[in-house]
Amino acid sequence: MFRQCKQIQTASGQTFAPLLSWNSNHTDDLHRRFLLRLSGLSMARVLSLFRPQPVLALVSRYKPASCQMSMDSRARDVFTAAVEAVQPDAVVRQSVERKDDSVLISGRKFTLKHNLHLVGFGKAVLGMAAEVERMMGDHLVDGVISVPHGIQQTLRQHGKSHLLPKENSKIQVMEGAKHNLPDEDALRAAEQIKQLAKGLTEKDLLLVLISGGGSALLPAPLPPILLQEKLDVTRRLAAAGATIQELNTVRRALSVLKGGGLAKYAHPAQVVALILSDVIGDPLDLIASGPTVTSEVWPEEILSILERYKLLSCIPASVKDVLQKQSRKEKAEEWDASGHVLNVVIGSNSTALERARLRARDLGFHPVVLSPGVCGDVRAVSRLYGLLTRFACSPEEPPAEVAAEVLRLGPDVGVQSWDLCRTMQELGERRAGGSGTTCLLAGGEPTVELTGKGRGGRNQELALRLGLEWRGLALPPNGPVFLSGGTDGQDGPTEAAGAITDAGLCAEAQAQGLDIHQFLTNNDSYTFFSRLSSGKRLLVPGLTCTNVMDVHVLLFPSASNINKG
Ligand SMILES: Nc1ncnc2c1ncn2[C@@H]1O[C@H](COP(=O)(O)OP(=O)(O)OP(=O)(O)O)[C@@H](O)[C@H]1O
Ligand SMILES: O=C(O)[C@H](O)CO
Repeated sequence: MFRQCKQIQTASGQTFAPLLSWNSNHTDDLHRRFLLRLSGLSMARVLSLFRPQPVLALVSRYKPASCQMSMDSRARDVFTAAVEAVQPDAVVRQSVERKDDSVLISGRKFTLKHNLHLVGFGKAVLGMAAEVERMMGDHLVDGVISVPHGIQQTLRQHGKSHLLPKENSKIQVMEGAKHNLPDEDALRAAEQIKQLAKGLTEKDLLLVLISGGGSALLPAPLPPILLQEKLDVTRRLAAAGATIQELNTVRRALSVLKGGGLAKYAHPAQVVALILSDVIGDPLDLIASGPTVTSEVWPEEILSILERYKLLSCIPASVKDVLQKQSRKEKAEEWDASGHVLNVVIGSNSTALERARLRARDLGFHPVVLSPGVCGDVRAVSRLYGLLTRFACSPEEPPAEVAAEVLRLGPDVGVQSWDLCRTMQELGERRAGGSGTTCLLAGGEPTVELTGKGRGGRNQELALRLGLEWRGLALPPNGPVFLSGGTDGQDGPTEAAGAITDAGLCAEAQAQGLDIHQFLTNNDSYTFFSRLSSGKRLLVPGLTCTNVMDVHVLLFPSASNINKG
């Protein structure tokens, strides 16, 4: 706990300057592990404070300076830790181990003999690729990656050049898919990737780097479908509200490289895919539409998805043609991928939540992780968080109907009853026991029903809606606080990643003449938070170069404060 503290505070409120060092190897003696410079105290006093006391007594007597940070800053700090855990270079380092002339990945050893090739597609693969090249040295023969338009310049501008491949890199970086939509540039990159895979032999090892946004960056429509036709189908589906599962099921069926196509081209080479997941539940066949995961196409399933969104009548003849051929089982013969392909998820929303949990604990909170799979409409999610707040912050135990409503909401927000019961119980016990501050963590990707033309994103809208939920509750003045942020640093088409809210939001908005309901009706949450108190509640970390969906941080004040009213 002490390691991250910039200051410590005595029980009487005195604050001391930073800890100078921590050497975790010296576990035998507390006095040797903490070298303190305590302003205003003599060394004799320092020693008298530390020598006679067991560790636990010290920890309870000296509150970390984090307790002095505002709830708002601590929520931001927890979010930053979550994002750091899934930085592209970090996730590669944690999952790939280079040992002399071999590489260990997920317990399997692959021999390196200047036989390593690399391809990648997605918003985070630039940093992943740069790290792979650093680790593998000349064993890397060549590489092609397909990354978002403008990303290299943006990284330079944001001082993140360490995520760029070195000069004279063997990796060819191809930018495309402007506005996250497949285009001719991405098509060319997909063709290069296909050619690289096609030229491999059984002696080769192909590393495939995959992250969110990969579907748009690897378009290769099955002939005779044209890129524009495929784009139209996926665009219409997305606009009609299709889920990522439905969208990518359709994309897989219409693509040469998706649904295991890439792995098939690379056969007989050994394929190892390193995947940074941006889909709830980390389904390998759906992340970036699963180019290394063989999946069967059921034309009936595709047609039923198109029918569900009333798109059957407007699909192009080429798409019908491809689906018909597949139903006549004319697609290329099946092949056995087992043994040739290893798919490894190297980072996900759970990775981010785990780091957030540790950081929250270091900041003095008792962390409770609800789920990494929160989804559904932001209205339902804000209602859920509003109800859970009652378990943590009401002076009295909430009535049974509150728990019943939480459980009813479960299926709408993708959270299991078990997780909801566990969370309600833990929050309730801490409140009843007068325990310290609590940090409830969750992740996932809720959705927003767009009815207006304003600027906003699901995270900002969620924060705004929870602010409204809290308005009617009798909450203690020093909390709770809620942060919702997209780990990619961008919430919808806005400069912010998300926003922070507390129980004072509505009063503050009213005092500044901002009508929350009007902003919500117009899906204008970004404009709202930008205008409110000069944007102080916005979360603007800038480009993060990663993406594992969203992180929600809900901080509850100490239960002893609540009980005292
Ligand atoms: N004005 C708005 N208010 C609220 N939500 C919006 C608004 N405009 C767009 N959105 C939502 O933002 C989402 C798209 O945002 P974003 O670009 O952050 O997507 P994403 O799912 O994180 O994409 P990716 O995973 O590819 O990075 C859509 O779900 C859309 O409904
Ligand atoms: O690229 C995609 O398909 C989405 O980001 C989900 O992985």
